[in-house]
Amino acid sequence: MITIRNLSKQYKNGEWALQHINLSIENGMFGLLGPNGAGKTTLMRILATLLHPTEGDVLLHGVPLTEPHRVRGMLGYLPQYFQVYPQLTAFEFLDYVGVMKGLDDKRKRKEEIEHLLEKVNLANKGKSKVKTFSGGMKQRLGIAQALLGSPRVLIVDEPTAGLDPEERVRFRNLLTQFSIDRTVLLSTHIVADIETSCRKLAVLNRGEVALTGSVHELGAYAEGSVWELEVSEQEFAAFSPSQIVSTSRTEHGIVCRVVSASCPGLYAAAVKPTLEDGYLALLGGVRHA
Ligand SMILES: Nc1ncnc2c1ncn2[C@@H]1O[C@H](COP(=O)(O)OP(=O)(O)OP(=O)(O)O)[C@@H](O)[C@H]1O
Repeated sequence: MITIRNLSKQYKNGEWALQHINLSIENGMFGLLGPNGAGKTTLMRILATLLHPTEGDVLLHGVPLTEPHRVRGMLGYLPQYFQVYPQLTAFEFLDYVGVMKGLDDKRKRKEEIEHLLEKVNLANKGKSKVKTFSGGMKQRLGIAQALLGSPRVLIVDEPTAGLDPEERVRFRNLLTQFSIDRTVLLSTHIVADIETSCRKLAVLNRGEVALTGSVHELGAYAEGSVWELEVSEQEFAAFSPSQIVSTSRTEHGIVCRVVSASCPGLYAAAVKPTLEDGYLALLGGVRHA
């Protein structure tokens, strides 16, 4: 359980990256969704005790950030730009992280590393140098290092950016498995990452919580505001790009899916919103009257 109360962060250049964030994050997987620059990494770094908040406080299972050693003892963190020493093998790297985490019993550490390598589908890669790994394999190694020591809270910052679709699905499934008995906070700007794996989410925009609730509630935000219609190329050019969710070409023109508070054309048909529609409507300030 993570409790965030009235959290704000101002950087030295005067920029407020977070303003008055209040969130209660329970066990299971929680999605933190937001566009670039929304403040996700700033929030994650604060929770990981790498950055001090300007105002407000946070409790991880009742422990405040002002006790960083206790917080770190229950926390696993996969940063956005995860770096690994390329010359180390996967096992050597995890062994090094394990020592850093204070896992002093060599035999138990070896057992845990072997178990984790198996969990993240790298069991046959323990002796391979990390420099030979693909992006997806590195991310899976990253989640293994975060899970060393069995932390109760796992914080994962944009882990699927740059992965191909197959690896992305695989990585999501892994996180879902790991969220069964712990709190997993997943930050992403990819709506599909949240859709299948998280029951609860928050949308962060310009440093503020724009919405918190269930995946269903985010989709429902666009109820009555999503339309499909076929238009000519000239009519298409009149739409604001931020309104258009998707397009497909036909013999006569372009079929568009549009998020708009009012009906965008005579032949537009209202359609059921997806999670992505809800997200775009929320960020675009669109709401059906
Ligand atoms: N060290 C810093 N000094 C000043 N401003 C910063 C610093 N780090 C981030 N910011 C600003 O704070 C805001 C939030 O940035 P942050 O990286 O937390 O967002 P984000 O949601 O993680 O975005 P992205 O997905 O692009 O990583 C942005 O406007 C960014 O420019």
